[in-house]
Amino acid sequence: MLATASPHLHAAAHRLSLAAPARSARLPLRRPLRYAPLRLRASAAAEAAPSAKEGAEELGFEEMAARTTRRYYMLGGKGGVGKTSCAASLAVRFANSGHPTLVVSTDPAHSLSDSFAQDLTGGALAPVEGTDSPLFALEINPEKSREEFRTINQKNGGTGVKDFMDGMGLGILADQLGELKLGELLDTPPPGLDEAIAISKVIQFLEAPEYSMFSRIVFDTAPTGHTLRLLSLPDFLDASIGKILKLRSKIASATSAIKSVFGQEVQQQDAANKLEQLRERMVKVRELFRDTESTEFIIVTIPTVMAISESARLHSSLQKESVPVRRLIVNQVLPPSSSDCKFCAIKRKDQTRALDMIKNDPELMGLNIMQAPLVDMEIRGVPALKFLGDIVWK
Ligand SMILES: Nc1ncnc2c1ncn2[C@@H]1O[C@H](COP(=O)(O)OP(=O)(O)OP(=O)(O)O)[C@@H](O)[C@H]1O
Repeated sequence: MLATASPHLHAAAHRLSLAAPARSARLPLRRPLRYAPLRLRASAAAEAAPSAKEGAEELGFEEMAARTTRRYYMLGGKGGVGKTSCAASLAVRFANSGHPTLVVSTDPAHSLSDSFAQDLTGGALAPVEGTDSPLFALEINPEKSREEFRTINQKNGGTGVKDFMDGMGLGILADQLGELKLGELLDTPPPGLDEAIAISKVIQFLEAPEYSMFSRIVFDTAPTGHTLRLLSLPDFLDASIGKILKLRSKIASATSAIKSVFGQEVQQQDAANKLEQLRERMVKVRELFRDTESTEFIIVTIPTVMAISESARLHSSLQKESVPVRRLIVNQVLPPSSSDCKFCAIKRKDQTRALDMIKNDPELMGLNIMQAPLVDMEIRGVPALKFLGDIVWK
């Protein structure tokens, strides 16, 4: 149906699907040719779907690529709106404009491998083939990342900090600890914790010398709910861990005799160190999210009332948390057509109404709005992501 609505894009999509990575695997020598037709397609689609707002130049891609110092871009929004496609296309765009780039998925349901049509799983840096400058991907394994938490928990007796304290005959203090809810946190991590630990893991990685080459880091984050919880989580953990560490030092002298009997001293110190380490990283996560110099959160949405309402709420929460947001991507906008079928005509009307809603929404109207067209194909592989990236990131 969309094929009739967008002959340019359909033709482009057809050629694009022919240029899928599977073919390049068979004919590696032909790989450079993949880029030539894509340039034509990108410009055809760019004509078909002009971007939204005046003044877009000052917040265009040039500004995003300008400085050589490291910058972080976090893409987030409602589930299924195209966060991964937009994040991956931005990463490809950066890598093709000379920035060694790292794209990280902190969404527990990873789709970077699907998006790049390459196996990037395994929780380690994986090179993405087909870009001019180096592009690496990292899918953080939430299970592995949570190991650290589990270890702390197990070292404290396997059933949580509170039980451990109970076991040490420190009932009153155990009650105080119960109030801190840290034991509960360790036993059943709340949603958003995986994301927090994943990002803190990335921060830990980024401090390592082998990561210093990356000048652009793009995060493909989990859907809105997780992101919002993530924002408040560092504060919560910082406070909770801070309190537990203070409490621990208070009881240290009182328990030294018991500890030496049960041989728990070393283990407890270990756990305390890990908690302290985690707390420090959480503080860094919080700082990173709020650093206007180096970080920007980009909201991705689609032109539907539900997605826009959620984007407005997300923007409001991000603002409350002082997270810098300047851009909104409206993905999957129907490209112009002179011959809409009935379905497309209704859909277009709906989308126009939704786009008007953005223009009049007090939360969203101040953002630089960028439109990405709905293409009649699945966006998979570097050539397809380059195609999308050249349209969106102008
Ligand atoms: N502009 C577009 N035109 C056509 N298809 C698109 C477009 N953007 C995204 N898609 C398709 O929509 C699907 C979902 O996209 P994507 O995985 O990027 O969304 P997501 O927001 O990351 O999803 P999740 O919340 O599940 O992580 C994919 O099949 C992708 O190819």
